[in-house]
Amino acid sequence: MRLLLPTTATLPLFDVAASRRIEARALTHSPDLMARAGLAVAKLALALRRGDGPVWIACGPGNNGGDGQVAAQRLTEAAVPVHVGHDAPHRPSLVIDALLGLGLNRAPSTEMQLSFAAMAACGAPVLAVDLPSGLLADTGQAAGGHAVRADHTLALLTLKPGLFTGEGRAHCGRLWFDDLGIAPDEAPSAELLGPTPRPARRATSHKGSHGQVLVVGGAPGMQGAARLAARAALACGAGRVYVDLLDLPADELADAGRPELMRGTLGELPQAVGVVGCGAGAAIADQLPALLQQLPRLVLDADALNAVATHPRLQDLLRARPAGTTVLTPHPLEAARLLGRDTGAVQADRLTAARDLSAHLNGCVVLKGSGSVIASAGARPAICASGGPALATAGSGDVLAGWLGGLWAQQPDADAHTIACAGVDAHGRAGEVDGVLRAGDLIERLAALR
Ligand SMILES: NC(=O)C1=CN([C@@H]2O[C@H](COP(=O)(O)OP(=O)(O)OC[C@H]3O[C@@H](n4cnc5c(N)ncnc54)[C@H](O)[C@@H]3O)[C@@H](O)[C@H]2O)[C@@H](O)CC1
Repeated sequence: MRLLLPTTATLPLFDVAASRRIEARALTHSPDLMARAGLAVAKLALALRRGDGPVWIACGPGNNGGDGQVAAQRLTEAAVPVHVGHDAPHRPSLVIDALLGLGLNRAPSTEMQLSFAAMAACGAPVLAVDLPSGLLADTGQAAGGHAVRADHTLALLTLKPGLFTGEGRAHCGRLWFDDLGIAPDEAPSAELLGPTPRPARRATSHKGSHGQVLVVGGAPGMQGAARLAARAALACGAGRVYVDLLDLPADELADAGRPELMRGTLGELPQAVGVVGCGAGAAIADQLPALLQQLPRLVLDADALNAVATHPRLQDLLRARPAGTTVLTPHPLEAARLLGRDTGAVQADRLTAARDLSAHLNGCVVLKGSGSVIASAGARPAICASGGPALATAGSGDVLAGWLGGLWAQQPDADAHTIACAGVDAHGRAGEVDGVLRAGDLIERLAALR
């Protein structure tokens, strides 16, 4: 058993169907899985318990409840008082939520919701077995809007996507994992991103070795967005970073606070990585046809995505680009516009939405939000577990787009999916601070990552 986050390596994720298959095969040679699971729960409970009160174990009708029953036996053997039932005992030292796990198939009943409320109100830390009850393992959504908010979750046998995306992070608390001694024997459904080292810099390299980025955006009043993207690309290590602001007098500096940044245009920089759309407004629609047809690698963000959503011709041009050459970084509302769905439908199943959008537009899609999803045709989808609410701040998306451009400039042979996975995870890690992070400070934190 181990604490899972932050991850030190990329880890396999298995959806409900895959977890069931793995479990069924494992049971043929290891019939004592529930005994192992219950023991792991009891061990963690001993470590998490606060005070001498009883451990309240709420057990449901299935094997999740079975895990809870085994944990109750083990704790009793260890002379720990336990209370098994759906109502809270007096002053519990810990709650073990073993009501519903992988078998959740409908919204929790009113009776179950009362147990959820009692867990929240009793004052003891809550340890969820496998999944917080009510959380859908494949999507990270609370069934019917009701799920336990745990302080700790011990995932068993496999890691499920819903622990990490959608509402998962908000419901799981600190995540622990015990594989019960079983090595998964099939390909993962998705993967959880681990850290990727920054591109190496040869001792003999010069700025021409590290590529060019062209940031196109920054309509009047929104030039800060394009400048943040450009600063991020520069901090990432791109050799030369140019900005083409949509409405800036010819003699004005690209960015008075960053003299390293230069003005440039598509005509002058046909091999640059394009970072397009940050603060661009509707005017970017006129520039996009040439950018889509000419730049070999493109990161499309914000208003570029909105333009694509409203102009079918831009969608056709996007689809015509070679595979692996475009990253799209929509937040859920932008993804919803691109898919012609509402935001709720996107959030209800973020993995599927990202995959659908990737297939629809022939690009690598980074669906932003808690547990960003990265999806590309022919690649296993990835979920980013790094990051947190400090990133919910103006400009953090511009910084991500610029950072992706900076990474790609330095790794011209990498495909869009590889760049997106590396950049999204780094962005998340840099954003793991208490409170709020200003986008400018986020760039400094990214630059300091190894
Ligand atoms: N079978 C095994 O060997 C192992 C099972 N494990 C545990 O078993 C769990 C999966 O067990 P199950 O497949 O029995 O599934 P669950 O224990 O999650 O529950 C399934 C039962 O709950 C009912 N149910 C579903 N949604 C409900 C709702 N909203 N309100 C009320 N009842 C609802 C179902 O009708 C079914 O009776 C895992 O999450 C894990 O905790 C682990 O111990 C690993 C090993």
